[in-house]
Amino acid sequence: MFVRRIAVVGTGYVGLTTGACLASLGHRVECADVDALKVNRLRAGQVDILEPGLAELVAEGRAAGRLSFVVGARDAVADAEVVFLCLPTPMGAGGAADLGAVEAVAAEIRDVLPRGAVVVCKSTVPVGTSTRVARLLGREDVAVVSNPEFLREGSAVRDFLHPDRIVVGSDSPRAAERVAALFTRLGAPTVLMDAASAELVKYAANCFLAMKLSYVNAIAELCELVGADVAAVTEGMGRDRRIGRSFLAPGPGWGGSCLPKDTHAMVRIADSVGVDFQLLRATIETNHRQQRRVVDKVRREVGSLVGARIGVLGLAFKAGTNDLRDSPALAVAELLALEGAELVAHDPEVDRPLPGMTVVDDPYAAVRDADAVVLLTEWPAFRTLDWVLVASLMAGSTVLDTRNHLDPDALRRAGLVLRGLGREPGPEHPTAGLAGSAAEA
Ligand SMILES: NC(=O)C1=CN([C@@H]2O[C@H](COP(=O)(O)OP(=O)(O)OC[C@H]3O[C@@H](n4cnc5c(N)ncnc54)[C@H](O)[C@@H]3O)[C@@H](O)[C@H]2O)C=CC1
Ligand SMILES: O=C(O)[C@H]1O[C@H](OP(=O)(O)OP(=O)(O)OC[C@H]2O[C@@H](n3ccc(=O)[nH]c3=O)[C@H](O)[C@@H]2O)[C@H](O)[C@@H](O)[C@@H]1O
Repeated sequence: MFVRRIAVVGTGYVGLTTGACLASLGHRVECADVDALKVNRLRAGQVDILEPGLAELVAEGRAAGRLSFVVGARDAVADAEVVFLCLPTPMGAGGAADLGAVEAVAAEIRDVLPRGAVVVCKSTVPVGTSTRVARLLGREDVAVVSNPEFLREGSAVRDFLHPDRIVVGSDSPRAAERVAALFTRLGAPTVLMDAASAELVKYAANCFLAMKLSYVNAIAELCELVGADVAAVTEGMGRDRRIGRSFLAPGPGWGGSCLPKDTHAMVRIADSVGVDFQLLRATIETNHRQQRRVVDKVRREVGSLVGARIGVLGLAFKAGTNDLRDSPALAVAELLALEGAELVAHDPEVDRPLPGMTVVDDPYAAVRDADAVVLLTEWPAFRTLDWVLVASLMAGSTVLDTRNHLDPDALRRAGLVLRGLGREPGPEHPTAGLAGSAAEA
């Protein structure tokens, strides 16, 4: 394997993981960030994001002299053969991806890139961005390659080192092969394609995942109405290999730093070529509806939300991360607070104050005097709470488990009423009649 000199610009979830993993594959990697505080912490070996194995890989890379950190992109790229752009592309005006950081860095590095360097866009960017970056660089000798990233937060290192596939797209096949060669040691299936296709793969994949989740959340609603159990339905569906078993767990809506912004950006990409992507717009609307459905369920349990005390278990957008960006838990909490509920929340990985709620560092403090408890993030620790103690602390007796995560027997034994998603009819949905008429038909 060729050892390459690599620069990684942006040391967030994707950049730091990319840098540390490429160093672990033997490359020499310099990571740059505009945030001097972050760089100084990384230089001191401090990794602030919750990613299993990442701090260890960073330490190994630094100790081996293969991984270093610098403030600003120019210094990092001056000596690089390959430059990875791992910059934020947040939701901008009207839902389109904001390419400000990508464009700023392209302008910043164009004069200092070594001859023949390859610039790799790992950020999630709309179709045409590689071409746009190439134009901004204005360097005939520098090729631009799209290499979208598919890692998940909470399992970033494992996903990076054991990917289902690596996608490399460029209109310069030689540059694409140079980038693909960096990952040879991973032994992963590698798909080479043109730049536009690679850019679209990323959005197509994330939007498909979002669609799958909205679909299953809609199925969960149907289950409640017809008296079916969503766990049985998804088990039966998921065993069909064409459907697959993953991404079939209903929840309080999907969120996180990417699915929401990427679905909106894809609607805008379609708009820009005159296509109304109705399926995707419905996917997004179904997600908002799911959040409202959770609020409706809580309201139904307590009568009125005005002045109701609600214990909130979980704030992160999923278990295994301390990332709160676009968390459905926060969206639901905000809707509850808007209706006048008094929220006391606990998340094992969140200890900072948040607007509209009191954040406490103990789950039992969150449920104390609660008229109802709502579980929004599927942290394993919530499964093993002392439910007898919870029941004795609560003012009411209902726990709404929006992840179908808790052990029904444990709650029943404690005298609590457990509500879930897609597994028992609500009082306003009498199903006996429906089952009867179906049987008679
Ligand atoms: N978070 C995730 O799980 C995944 C994210 N992506 C995509 O990767 C890209 C990066 O995402 P994250 O790593 O989550 O973002 P992040 O917000 O965690 O990190 C971005 C980093 O870039 C730095 N930065 C911003 N402007 C800069 C500049 N001008 N020069 C140098 N550094 C600068 C920021 O200080 C920050 O440290 C986005 O396009 C995202 O959609 C793709 C796959 C997974
Ligand atoms: O582009 C990105 O940033 C990444 O976005 C997602 O990864 P991530 O945001 O880490 O989160 P997921 O694990 O996909 O979960 C997204 C949301 O869906 C929810 N979800 C997931 C799975 C499921 O069965 N049910 C469910 O409600 C989660 O709770 C969470 O709110 C994709 O899974 C990654 O492949 C992609 O690289």
